[in-house]
Amino acid sequence: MTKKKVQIWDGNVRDAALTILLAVDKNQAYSNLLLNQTINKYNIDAKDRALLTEITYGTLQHKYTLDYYLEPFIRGNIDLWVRWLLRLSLYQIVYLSRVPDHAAVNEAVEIAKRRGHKGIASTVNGILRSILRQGIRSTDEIKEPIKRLAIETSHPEWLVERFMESYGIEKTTEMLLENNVPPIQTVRVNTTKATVKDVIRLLEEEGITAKQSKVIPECLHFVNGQASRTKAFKEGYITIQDESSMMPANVLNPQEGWRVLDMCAAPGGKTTHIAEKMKNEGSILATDLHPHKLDLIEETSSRLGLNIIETAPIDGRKAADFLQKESFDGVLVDAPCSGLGVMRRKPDIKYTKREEDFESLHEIQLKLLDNAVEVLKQGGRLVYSTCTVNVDENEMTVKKFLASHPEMEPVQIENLPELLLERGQSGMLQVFPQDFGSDGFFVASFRKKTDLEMAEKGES
Ligand SMILES: C[S@@+](CC[C@H](N)C(=O)[O-])C[C@H]1O[C@@H](n2cnc3c(N)ncnc32)[C@H](O)[C@@H]1O
Repeated sequence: MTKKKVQIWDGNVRDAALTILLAVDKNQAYSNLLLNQTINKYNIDAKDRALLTEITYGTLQHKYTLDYYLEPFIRGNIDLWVRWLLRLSLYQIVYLSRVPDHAAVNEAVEIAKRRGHKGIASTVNGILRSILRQGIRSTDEIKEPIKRLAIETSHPEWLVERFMESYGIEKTTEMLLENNVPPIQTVRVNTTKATVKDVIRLLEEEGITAKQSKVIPECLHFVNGQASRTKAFKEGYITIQDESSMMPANVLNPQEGWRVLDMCAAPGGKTTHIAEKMKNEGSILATDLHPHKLDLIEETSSRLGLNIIETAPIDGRKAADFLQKESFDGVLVDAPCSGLGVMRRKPDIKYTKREEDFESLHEIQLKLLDNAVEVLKQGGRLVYSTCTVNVDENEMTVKKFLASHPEMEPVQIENLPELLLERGQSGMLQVFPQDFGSDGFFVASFRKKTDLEMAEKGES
C-alpha cells in the first residue's frame, strides 16, 4: 500500500499548526525545523507566517498548562489529534487576545468536521464553550510548590526540581518563565565584508529595521522581517545566530594568522564567526562526527566569502589520533549537550529529554576536552562551550577536566562587554535566558602552560 503524503499547508493556519504539532508528537520531528520548512516550501505570507509560528510554538510551550486547564472538561479517551486541536484552540483563547474567542471555537469546529465527523465537532464545540462559560481553573489549587511551578510554566517536574537545586527558586522561576517567551531574531554581521552601520543601512533599504545589540557589538536585533529572506543574507552580509552563540569566538579571541581547530563545528555558526574574527587570514580546521553535516559549513563559508576553512569528518573523542600534536594556536570545543538553554527555540526539548540522557554527555565532553589539550600548542587557548544550563555538563565538567589536566589553567573570560565579564568567575561564564533575552549558554576559557612553566612550578 502506498503511504498517503500529508499536505501541511492548504491555506488554513490552524490546520497547518495541528499537522505540525501532531508530527512533533508522533514522529519526534523538531518543531523549529518543520515550521521553517513549511514556511519556506509554501512561501507563506508574513501575516499567516506570524500566526502559524505563534500558535505552533505557543501551544507547544504551554502544553502542560493547557492540559491542566482542559482536564476537568474532558471525559473518557479522545484521539491524539483532537487533544492537540483542543490545546491549540485553548491556547488562542487564553493567550492570544487578538484572536476573538468565537473565532478560535468556530475554526476548531470546522477542522474537527473536516478531519473527523459531526460527532467529534460537537464534542470539541461542547468542551470549548464550557470552558468559555465556566472559565479556567486556578493553579492555586496545586499545593505542592514544585508541581505548581511545573504546571504554570509547562516544564516537567524533575527538571524544575533539578534547576531549583542548582540555581534556587528566584533564578529558576525567571528562567522557566523566559523559556515561554518567543526568541528575538538576531543576526551576526560579517565584519570581513562591511561595518555594522553599513549593514543596518543595507537592511533599511530592504524595509527592515535592525538595531545593534548592547551586548555583542557585531550582533543585530531584527525588529521586523525574516532574516533568511533578505538580500543581505543571500549576499553574505549576515548570518542567523543567537547572541549567546556569539560569545565563544569572542572569548577565544583568535588572531589573524592563527591555526584553529573547531572540534564540533557543524553547522558552522561559530567556525565562520572565528574566521571573521581572524579577518579571513590563517587557517581553521572544522571537524564534526557526522560527515553529512560538513556540507553546511562549506555552504555557509562560501556564502560569506570565507576561504580559510577546511572541513574533515573526525570523531573528537579520537581527534589526537588523527591530528598533529601541539599544532593549533586555539581550539574550540562547542560540545554536544542537553540543550536546556534553547527551550524557547525548541520547546519540544522540555517534553522529550529524560534525566538519564544527560549522564553520558558529561563523559563525552571530557573525552573531547582531553583530545583538545593534546593538539593544542603550549601557550595556546582552549574554549569550551555548551548551550545548556546544567551544572553537571558545565561547571562539573570544567572542574573534572582541570583536576585531570595540571597543564591547563583557567583564564579570566575576556573580550566581552563589562556586564558579562562581571559574571564570569574562575574562567567560566553561565548566561541564563532571562539575562539578556538570548539562549542559556556556558563558556569557559583555558590556557595550556608551557613545559618551562610546568617545570618551574614543579608540575611536570
Ligand atoms: C552544539 S553542536 C555544534 C554547533 C556548532 N559549533 C555551531 O556553532 O554551528 C554540537 C555538534 O557536535 C557534533 N558532535 C557530536 N559528537 C561529536 C564527536 N564525538 N566528535 C565531533 N563532533 C561531535 C554534532 O554533530 C553537532 O554538530
